[in-house]
Amino acid sequence: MGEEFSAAVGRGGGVLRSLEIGALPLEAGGSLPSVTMAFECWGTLNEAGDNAVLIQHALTGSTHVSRGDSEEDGWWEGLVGPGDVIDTNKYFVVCANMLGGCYGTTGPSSIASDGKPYGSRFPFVTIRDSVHAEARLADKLGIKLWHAVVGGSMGGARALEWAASYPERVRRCAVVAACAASTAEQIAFAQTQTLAIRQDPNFAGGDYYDGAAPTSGLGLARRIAHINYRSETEMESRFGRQAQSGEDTISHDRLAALGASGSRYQVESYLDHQARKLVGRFDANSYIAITEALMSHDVSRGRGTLSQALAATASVEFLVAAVSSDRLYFPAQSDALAAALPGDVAVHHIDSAIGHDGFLTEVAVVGELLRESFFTV
Ligand SMILES: CC(=O)SCCNC(=O)CCNC(=O)[C@H](O)C(C)(C)COP(=O)(O)OP(=O)(O)OC[C@H]1O[C@@H](n2cnc3c(N)ncnc32)[C@H](O)[C@@H]1OP(=O)(O)O
Ligand SMILES: N[C@@H](CCO)C(=O)O
Repeated sequence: MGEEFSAAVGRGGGVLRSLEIGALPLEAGGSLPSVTMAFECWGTLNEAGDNAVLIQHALTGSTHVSRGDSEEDGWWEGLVGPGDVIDTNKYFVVCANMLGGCYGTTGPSSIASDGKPYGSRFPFVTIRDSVHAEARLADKLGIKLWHAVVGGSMGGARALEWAASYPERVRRCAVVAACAASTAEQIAFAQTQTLAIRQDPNFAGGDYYDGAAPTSGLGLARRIAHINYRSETEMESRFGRQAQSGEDTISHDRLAALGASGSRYQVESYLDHQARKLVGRFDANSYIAITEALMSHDVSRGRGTLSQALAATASVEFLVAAVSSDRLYFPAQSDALAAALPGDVAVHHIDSAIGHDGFLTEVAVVGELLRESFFTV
């Protein structure tokens, strides 16, 4: 454990902490002069500094994987804790907020050296930049070798990038519902979201912190994203053509025939709810920064072919898993990743009708896969 941080060990975790990692050179050029990394941790680091597990959050996720000593459930509640799959009696678990985020790590809403938020001045950052920042955080914490780096969706991209950038520091790597490089379709869906925000009149080129935030753009971005996070089958069986209860005075079919409006379909109400929730907890500039980082995800960039890029990970044990109904990160993309990895890597299927979000909703299945592969007693 790095001296600077020894006071924080041995607690139940679930509490936001931060460390300064100094200036960070960026892949696209330039640098961030001073970076704060926000994180949560659970359990205690051993003397050798090799019992640590890094959990990487998805696009709008936070550091709060597990409740720990806090009151609030985490997004993978039940996976991390004393006696759980990732047993905090044994492992020191860390989850860091992505570079560019809005949950404590330096991002566009952070205050720059002139005392004002970065806003439009926040530079373009990549998945690889975030991983380098996380490596600095690991140095500060005294972590020499991760027992495992685990992530889903954008967290899976960050986990894979860790294995490729620092293979000597990653013993095991789980890449769930993610692929080797963002595809044309993923980039296309992402562009519609960033444009929705940029075209909000309140966006003000990104310098909106003194005025109204671009909430309608962010809400629209979330609606577009959320459709991709769920499957057609799930939406149809859950909502069908039902009108939102209490809002319909006349059947929707008749309203449609009349070209009338005034009440919402259930699925509209559902998307409105998801949009409102995100708007209440996320910064629009961070949404753009992280989305664009994910658009840039390509583990082979500057490293030759995909197989050549992944050859460096020969010493890393991989777990690759896909959600059966995922229409954003298709299972075939996990197959392609596994095929390019050194050795014989099988793809595990998380059987779920939900779609991409299955990696968040099927916690028990994800936990079982992790237990079998990386956390057998
Ligand atoms: C690590 C990370 O990736 S992010 C951290 C956690 N992720 C998030 O918070 C992202 C946003 N949420 C999600 O992605 C998903 O909701 C998940 C994956 C977390 C959970 O999925 P599910 O359990 O299937 O929840 P679901 O999509 O059904 O949403 C339920 C919500 O919709 C609401 N809802 C359902 N039907 C309707 C409707 N017709 N009208 C309005 N609201 C509705 C529910 O009341 C519930 O609201 P609440 O979340 O405020 O309690
Ligand atoms: N629901 C997840 C999906 C992205 O993988 C999120 O908001 O981050």
